[in-house]
Amino acid sequence: MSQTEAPSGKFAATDPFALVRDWLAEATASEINDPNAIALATVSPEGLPNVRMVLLKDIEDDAFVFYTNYESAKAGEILATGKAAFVMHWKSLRRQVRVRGLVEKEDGPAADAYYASRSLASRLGAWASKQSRPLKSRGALMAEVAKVTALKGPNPPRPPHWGGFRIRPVEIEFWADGAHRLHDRFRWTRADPSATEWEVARLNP
Ligand SMILES: Cc1cc2nc3c(=O)[nH]c(=O)nc-3n(C[C@H](O)[C@H](O)[C@H](O)COP(=O)(O)O)c2cc1C
Ligand code: PXP
Repeated sequence: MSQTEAPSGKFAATDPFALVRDWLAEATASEINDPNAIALATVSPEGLPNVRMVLLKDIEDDAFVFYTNYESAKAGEILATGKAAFVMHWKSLRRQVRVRGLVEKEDGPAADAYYASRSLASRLGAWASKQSRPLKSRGALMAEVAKVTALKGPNPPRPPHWGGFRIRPVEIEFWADGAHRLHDRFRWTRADPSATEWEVARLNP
């Protein structure tokens, strides 16, 4: 049981995923681009953190999904540790959402459907790019694109090295800017990603 007051106003919710969806919808109306951009943090097996932007493509009832190359640096770190965190920051709203959790692959029908929804050029690009590995030249990449275009045709299947990751959170924090740096913060936590009960606490700014 939390020792702090319950969230109200823009923080009011019974379900943190619904609240992320609501805040993202507001940001979609006010951000200049990529309101679904997240800074995704991973950690190497030696404990060295790493962070980069990706696009959040789905907010499910109980998880967050993004898509990438399974042979990339981020994928290597996720597959080694099973963990990730991300932050979304919307300058137009002066708000952020922070998420920490356990990660699993989404390489089934949802990944196939998402891949199929992308432009043909992006689908072929996913075949051509050996993401995160050294590239001899831009020309070599374009030659690879031409090669896979000829090879895969107009309806390429999803590459086995490309798909989704599903982040199943144990912690979601909502933050909104306050006057004089006296921000509002509410942190939702649960014991593990299969727990349905969340504890919510107001935090000091
Ligand atoms: C706004 C933005 C969105 C991006 N979205 C993705 C994405 O959804 N998936 C992806 O693989 N890379 C995305 N990238 C590229 C990544 O930031 C990164 O360069 C790439 O995934 C390689 O990261 P890694 O070497 O740490 O694996 C995005 C970059 C930016 C700036
Ligand atoms: C390399 C890469 N893969 C995937 C994505 C996800 O976005 P989309 O599926 O819309 O191309 C991005 C977005 O920048 C990207 O840069």
